This record gives sequence, structure tokens and C-alpha cells, in this order.
Amino acid sequence: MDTPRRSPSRFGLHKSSSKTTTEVSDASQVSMYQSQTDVSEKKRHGLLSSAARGVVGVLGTCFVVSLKKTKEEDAYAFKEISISSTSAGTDRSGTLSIGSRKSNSYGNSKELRKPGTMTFTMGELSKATGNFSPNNKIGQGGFGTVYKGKLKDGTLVAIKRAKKNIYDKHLSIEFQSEIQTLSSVEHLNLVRLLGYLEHEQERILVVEYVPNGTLREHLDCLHGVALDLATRLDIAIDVAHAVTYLHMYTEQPIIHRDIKSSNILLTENFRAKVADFGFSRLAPTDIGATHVSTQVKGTAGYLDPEYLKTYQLTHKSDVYSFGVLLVEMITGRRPIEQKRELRERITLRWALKKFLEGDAILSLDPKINRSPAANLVVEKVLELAFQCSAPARQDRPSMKRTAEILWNIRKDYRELLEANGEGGQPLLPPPEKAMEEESSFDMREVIDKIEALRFLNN
Ligand SMILES: Nc1ncnc2c1ncn2[C@@H]1O[C@H](COP(=O)(O)OP(=O)(O)OP(=O)(O)O)[C@@H](O)[C@H]1O
Repeated sequence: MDTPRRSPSRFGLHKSSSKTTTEVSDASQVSMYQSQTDVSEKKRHGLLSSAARGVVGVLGTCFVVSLKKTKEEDAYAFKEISISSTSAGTDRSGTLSIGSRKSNSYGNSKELRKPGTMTFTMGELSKATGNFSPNNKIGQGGFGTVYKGKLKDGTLVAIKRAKKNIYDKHLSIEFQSEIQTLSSVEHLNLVRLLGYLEHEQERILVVEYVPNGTLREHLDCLHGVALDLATRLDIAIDVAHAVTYLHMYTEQPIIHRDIKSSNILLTENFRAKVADFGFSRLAPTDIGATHVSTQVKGTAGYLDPEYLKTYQLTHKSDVYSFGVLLVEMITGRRPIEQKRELRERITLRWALKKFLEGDAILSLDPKINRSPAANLVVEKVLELAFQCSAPARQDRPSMKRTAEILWNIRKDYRELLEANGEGGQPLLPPPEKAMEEESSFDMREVIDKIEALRFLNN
């Protein structure tokens, strides 16, 4: 099927409008949010176990890990989008709580709890975390401190303790928002809320513990091995599934608002789980409503420039952030690389320039070996990433479409690996409905790219 002709404006590269937009957004993103991000990043990195660093130190290098997933594992993920809406629907009817596991008991098992509202006592959570011992601290974010905990029945959990400030009404609202949002969702690729505690000064969330660190940590090789391209593609698809689910299959559409690599947690099998719904708000459902106006929240580098400019939040703001995330996964670089020279500082812009010059492969994370198959992934994923992060939201694809394109890219990648005898990744059957359109880019677009390149060089 022919892909529609893409004009420079689909990339948002018309001189008159987009340059201004990009500059405004970059500047405001850096100034408004960078300090906050830096602090939490530093803290988080400071918190990485010395053991992890030890591994890196001992190995002296970062090996590429290649993971073979079973057909069943992936097939499950594909099914998840379609079946989850049903199961979540059941949950929302109030008969089955996503927080309360039928076979497991948390806190008082006699209570019949509403979805996601399992309550814990301070005693239980104190015990689970060794009295909130610093030894059990695994993270620090905008919301507060995160501890690893073990419940009575042995279940490992992450316990997110909000900063204490009962007079901060905003925090309480955020807490309620996180509970409400989390409680209505259930998906393999979303971190599950197990319960909460709200008592006097304390606001604590108990969520599923995801044991293998954040995507950002893995891109930084802090766990000793670099993620190979196949795994990065799988992770991107997991995230796309999760966000598609939030946008399309929950009772009320949910905009995540803070998609970023440090909010992507990985399981031992390198399945991705999207975390941190603290910033999310329910998307509008009114017929005719296309956006909610709200105060700008998110993280520097990932913020939709149109949202920054207009304060209007739509699903396409998540798509923008996801585009930035895709570039991050291909390049290994953070969205904003403060220490690099000016022209390399905004990774999206730097990678776009390489792409338009026909040198997309030069932007590939140096930890990944170059090959014809890698070349294909870099070209196609970057092309998709730039569509996702087009300055104008109408030029961005939906999250569902983005997932479908990623499926195609993965399929092409695996076929090329097989053909070149490069890898042993098993070929998975294509998901039933997803393969209608090709994600190739055609020669006509080269002309557009040259035009765009001229624009960039001006
Ligand atoms: N469910 C979880 N399982 C395992 N570790 C977690 C879990 N949730 C959070 N963490 C760890 O705690 C860190 C802080 O998480 P948190 O969601 O509070 O903040 P953040 O998203 O990193 O930052 P911010 O709130 O500023 O966006 C994460 O980077 C991760 O290392």
C-alpha cells in the first residue's frame, strides 16, 4: 500500500512555524524542568546499588544481552490489548478488584475491597520495609521515596511513600489521582497498584515490584550488559501496548503525561512495565472535547511543545514523549545531553539531522553492533520517532498505529536477521489485525528530506 506523501510540514519543518516552536519548547523545557530532573536523576543514580556498579567495574565493559522470548510470551502481550479491556471492565464493575488478588491476601483479607483500594496499616508497611529502612530504599522521585518491601505472604512490593506535607493539598490531590487512575487499569505492561495507605501525614502507595531496574539504567549499562536491538524493539512495543491500552481500552481514556525511560521498569525477562501515573489525569470523554487544559507537568526533553505552548493536553502529548523515547532507545542518549556541544545537546534534533543527511546509522548507540538489519531498524524506528514527535499534534500517529508500525519493523528485522544468518530470534506469527499497512518510507520522501535538511542548515 502506498504511504501518503509526507511533506516537510508533516515533519513540522516549515520554516515559518516550527523553528519558533522548537526553540520555544526546548528553551522552556530546559529552564522549567531541567533542575528538577537533574536532581531526581542524580539521586536515582546515587541510589543504584554498589553491587550493580561493581559488576560493571569487574566486567570493565558493557556486553550486549540478547534475549530470546518464547512465542507464547509475545503472543500473550499481543492478546493483552484485546482481552484486557474485558478484564478491566469486569474490574470496574466493582465485582473484582485489581488490587485484591483472589488467591492472595494483603492486609486484612476479610475486607471486600474496591478496585485498587486495598488498604494497609502503617504497622504492615513498616514491617514490610524494615521500618522504612534506608537499606530498603530503591528510589526517589517527585512523589517521594520508594522502598522495596516484603509482605506477610512473601510478595515483594514497591512502597511509594509521599513526601510528608499534609497541608499541601496539591499532593493529596495527586495521591488521589494516582489511586484513581491506577485502580482502573490492568495490563501486563503497566505496573499494577496493589493498595494504599492514607493516614494523617502519610500517603503511601503499594505497587507491584518490578525487579530489573529502569530502562534508563539499562541504556546506561548500569546493570553490566547493554540491551541489544531486538530487546529494545520488544521494550518499545511493550510500552506502545501499555499506552495504547491507556488511550483506548480503559473506561475513561487516560493520558499518562510522563512517559520517559526512567518510568519504564523491566522484569527479569526484560518485559517492560510502564510506571508512575502520578502525573496522569483522566482524558476528556465529552463528545466534541479534544483536550483538557491543565497546568504543565512532565519531564524536560519529553514534553510536547504544543502542550507547553497551549497548555492543552491530548493523547498526542504521550505520542510525542514516546517519539523522544524511541530516539533515546536507538541512540542510548538522554533527550537532553547537557554536557555535549550545542548542536548535539537536543538528541531529537541531532538524530533528525543525521537521519536527514542519510547517516541515521551514525546515531545508533555505539554499544550496538552495526549490520544491515541494525541499519534497517535505525532508519525505520527513527522515521517513526520523528513522526511521533512532529511539532504539530495532528501530524503524529495514534499510539495504536505506532504500535502497529513497530510490529512491522520487528517483523522486517527478524526476517532480515534470518536471511543474513545474523541471529536466532524466532519468527513470531504476525498479530491478526496489525499488518494492513507497511511502514516503509519511499523515494518520494527523499525530496522532502532534502528540503527539510536545507531548512535545518539555514
Ligand atoms: N514498582 C517498582 N518496582 C521497582 N522499583 C521501582 C518501582 N517504582 C519505582 N521504582 C524505583 O524507584 C525510582 C523512583 O520512582 P518514582 O516513580 O517515584 O520516581 P521517578 O518516576 O523516577 O521520578 P519522578 O517522580 O520525578 O518522575 C525509580 O526510578 C525506580 O528505580
